[in-house]
Amino acid sequence: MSYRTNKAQQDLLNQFLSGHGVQLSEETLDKLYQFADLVVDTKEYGNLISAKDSEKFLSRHIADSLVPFVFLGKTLSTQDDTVRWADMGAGAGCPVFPLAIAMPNVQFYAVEPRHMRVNFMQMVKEKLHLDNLTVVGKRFETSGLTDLDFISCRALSTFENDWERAQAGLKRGGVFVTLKSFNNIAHLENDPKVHIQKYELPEEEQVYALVTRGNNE
Ligand SMILES: C[S@@+](CC[C@H](N)C(=O)[O-])C[C@H]1O[C@@H](n2cnc3c(N)ncnc32)[C@H](O)[C@@H]1O
Repeated sequence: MSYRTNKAQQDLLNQFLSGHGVQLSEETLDKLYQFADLVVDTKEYGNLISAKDSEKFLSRHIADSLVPFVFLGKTLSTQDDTVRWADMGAGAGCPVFPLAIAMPNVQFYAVEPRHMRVNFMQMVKEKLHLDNLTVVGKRFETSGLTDLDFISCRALSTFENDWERAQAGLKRGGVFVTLKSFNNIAHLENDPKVHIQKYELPEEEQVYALVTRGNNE
């Protein structure tokens, strides 16, 4: 069933957003539903998602992808089109496509070395007319991206490895943002350099964490 008509999944996503005080326009929601359909239904770029995850793509993957927007969006000047944000290991586009859809004034880079995934994301970018997103078909370390305001990643490596990889690309005062299962970052709870915001996703039992660390060097 298309996510454009899957009311149960739409309701779970919208309840999650409104529970955090966020309301998206119909146009933005429709683009998110179209993105979900493209990930779930497109077969010619290899296996982009498991069958189990494809049934709850809005309530799990789109909701999770929007967490940085939900928690940081208000502090971001979304009117300022000089803000640059790279996502390392973008895969099939989470979280960077939902973020680019929700924050059209921020310039996003989806960084991913695997060709099939790069081609898929390029196709989606064109189909959804996402002029604020550039697909970069490289490893982050060789992407040449520097002086970024934000660098994010989801399901890439450990916090420590992710931070090390990101730090070189951040400008001074830039922020590293990552989405983790809380269990995997519980050891960071007393680290003063790291900020942790716990959250839950609809119909999921785990506790998740948005982890941020500013670059002061
Ligand atoms: C498990 S997938 C996660 C994809 C997506 N972020 C998600 O949450 O669904 C990790 C991705 O990181 C990519 N990757 C691995 N090392 C990388 C690097 N050094 N720079 C950029 N991407 C990398 C892999 O090719 C893979 O597509």
